[in-house]
Amino acid sequence: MSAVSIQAVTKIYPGHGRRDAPVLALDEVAFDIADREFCSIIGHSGCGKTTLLNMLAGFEQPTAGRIRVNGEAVGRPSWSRSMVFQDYALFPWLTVRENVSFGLEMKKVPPAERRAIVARQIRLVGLEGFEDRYPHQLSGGMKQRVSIARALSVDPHVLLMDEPFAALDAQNRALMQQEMGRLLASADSAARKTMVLVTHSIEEAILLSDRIVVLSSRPGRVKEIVTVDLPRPRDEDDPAFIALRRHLRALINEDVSASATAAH
Ligand SMILES: Nc1ncnc2c1ncn2[C@@H]1O[C@H](COP(=O)(O)OP(=O)(O)OP(=O)(O)O)[C@@H](O)[C@H]1O
Repeated sequence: MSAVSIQAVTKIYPGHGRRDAPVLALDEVAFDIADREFCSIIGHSGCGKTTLLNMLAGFEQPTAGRIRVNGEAVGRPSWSRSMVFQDYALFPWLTVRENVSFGLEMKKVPPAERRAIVARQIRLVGLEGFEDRYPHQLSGGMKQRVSIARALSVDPHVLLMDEPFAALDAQNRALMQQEMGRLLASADSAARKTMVLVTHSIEEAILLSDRIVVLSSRPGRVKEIVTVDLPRPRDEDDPAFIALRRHLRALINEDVSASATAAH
């Protein structure tokens, strides 16, 4: 059974009047994501990447079609589908430890088990020694690590990430991508989750993914699904990496030129 099954999903945002027509954001999108697979969704701006992720989380409902996670229809947001946001969404009044522990407290995990899970997640994201700091005392990269540790601590079936590194400066972004790549290459099963990443960065998608779903622009349809069969950690100078980047860039550029032609 696939961890995530997206079956003929269409999303129409209703309009609110003559000047605000309904938007067909996604049109019969269908693909599966295997257990523990890292799947990225890329495509031109406005192709419906965030809409799809929000439906996986249960923040939005499809207009037609079905989404199943671990065999169950996605209803309301749930612990089993954790989301990492671009702006971290940490509680500013809680320390690193308390932020990571928050979901476990809500789930009523006993204190001893909670402490062990929090310590493991903090170690996993390299934040040992920073447990008692507050978010405002951390860099952007560190905040995003807390956010990832918090999302993983509740042991979700699937980790959803919407442009998680986009707010970071180039250096921190590269560092986080490398660390995420290392996490994925590691044997620590606690880190191996089914992961879905929405990103604008083709390089980030190649660095991290097992498969990359390319959506066409407006309405979003599956244009191609590319398997990334490269050893980890990945090297951007590897000729196979470069060839894949060229292929993905061409797929996305095709769409940009098609929409530019349509607009004229
Ligand atoms: N709540 C909403 N109401 C109406 N239209 C919406 C809503 N949310 C998104 N849309 C429209 O749906 C389409 C897809 O938007 P979405 O944000 O999912 O795209 P995206 O690929 O994530 O874009 P970007 O890469 O720019 O973040 C766009 O045309 C957008 O304007």
